[in-house]
Amino acid sequence: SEIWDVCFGFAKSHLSFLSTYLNKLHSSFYIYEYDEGFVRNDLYPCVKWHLSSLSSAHASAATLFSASDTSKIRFRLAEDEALMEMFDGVAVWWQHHVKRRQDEDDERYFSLRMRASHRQLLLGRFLNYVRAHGKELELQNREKQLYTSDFSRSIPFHHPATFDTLALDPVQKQEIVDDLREFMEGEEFYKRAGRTWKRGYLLYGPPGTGKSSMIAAISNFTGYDVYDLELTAVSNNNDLRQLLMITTNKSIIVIEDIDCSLDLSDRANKSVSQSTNSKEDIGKKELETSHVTLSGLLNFTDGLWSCCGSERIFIFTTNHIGKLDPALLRAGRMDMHILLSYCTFSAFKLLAKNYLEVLEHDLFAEVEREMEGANFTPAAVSEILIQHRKNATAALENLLAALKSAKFNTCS
Ligand SMILES: Nc1ncnc2c1ncn2[C@@H]1O[C@H](COP(=O)(O)OP(=O)(O)OP(=O)(O)O)[C@@H](O)[C@H]1O
Repeated sequence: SEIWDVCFGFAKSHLSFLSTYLNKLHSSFYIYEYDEGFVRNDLYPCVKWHLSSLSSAHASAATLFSASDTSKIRFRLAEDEALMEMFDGVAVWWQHHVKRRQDEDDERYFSLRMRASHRQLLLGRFLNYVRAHGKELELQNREKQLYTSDFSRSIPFHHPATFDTLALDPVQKQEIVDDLREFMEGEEFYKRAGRTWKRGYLLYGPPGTGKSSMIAAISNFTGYDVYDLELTAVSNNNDLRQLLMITTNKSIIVIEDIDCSLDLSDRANKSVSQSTNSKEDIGKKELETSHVTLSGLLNFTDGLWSCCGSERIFIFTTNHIGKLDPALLRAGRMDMHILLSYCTFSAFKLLAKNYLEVLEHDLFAEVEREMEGANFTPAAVSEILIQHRKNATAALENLLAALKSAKFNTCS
């Protein structure tokens, strides 16, 4: 048995020497989903998409899934599964790792292994290729997501509103579309000007004028995910910063009804009336448990931390612009203030086209006259049109009656 032990020890030391030697011949790289455990790594989704295109052909184990809204079946490299890829005649090996952790989300990463002698030749060029390829696939395939409150969960976002369905003044609509396009194509500009690649929109106007629909239209236009931030559920400025860090690039961060969500003046606001249940009062009541301050919010959008990602759009909405602190309205804070107001005749024509498939009608001239000064929201107009969508004349007659009665009530 002594001889056996000697032989075994000898083989073991040689095997370990061999494995160290082989390891030295190879270089390994790791691409974690989160860097340092909390900053999202942009390369990770690129690799995931890139590998999904290879998994279908080369992986011996892949997971398959199909989202409810699409007929496409997609592939993912299965856990612990490896595959080899050839790039410029040189082999590289990928592997997908998942580490289970107690009471925490799983840790996911990819390893990339190649011969050490190919490292210089491959690394920059290959990873640039993987990134570009992954991004392209992601844009073609990914669904926009809607993240709610603490951003830890998301659902596919399929809101049907687009700039074609939004009833807005055509000039105003064009301005917004041009601004978004310029922003999306502005990477070079923002770099040259030394500015963070982000844009802020303040949507204001009465309820039912299309603020939420506009957010959906912006998401559909840009293809960005939407993070719907419920400020009253965030306990302090520090948590707000943490949330900012988990948002992805190419995202829209929305705070609706900002005037109801926090004490915008940074002054203690404890005198909350208990007698009514209006949206504002509910917001103020919840505020008592939140320690997010106006300066915390401004830091979130403008401060040093706001540059930890890029290509992000901040959207705040309010029904009462007059209640906002001037610090929020100052030039450079929200880049564009967009007023969404009562229905105009041109906005009505778009609704008539979309709801009734009518471009012209004998009653249009009267609708135009009655709409003037009636303070009717697009939501109220669309409600009537949808009720009578099978009969355009009935829809317009009902609309006219409602407009006249609204005017009468305003005058009396
Ligand atoms: N400008 C608009 N163009 C087309 N549809 C509109 C427009 N405004 C409102 N609507 C219709 O009215 C409904 C309600 O509108 P929306 O929720 O976007 O308004 P809002 O301004 O966000 O209201 P609130 O301030 O109460 O949240 C929408 O689902 C949409 O069908």
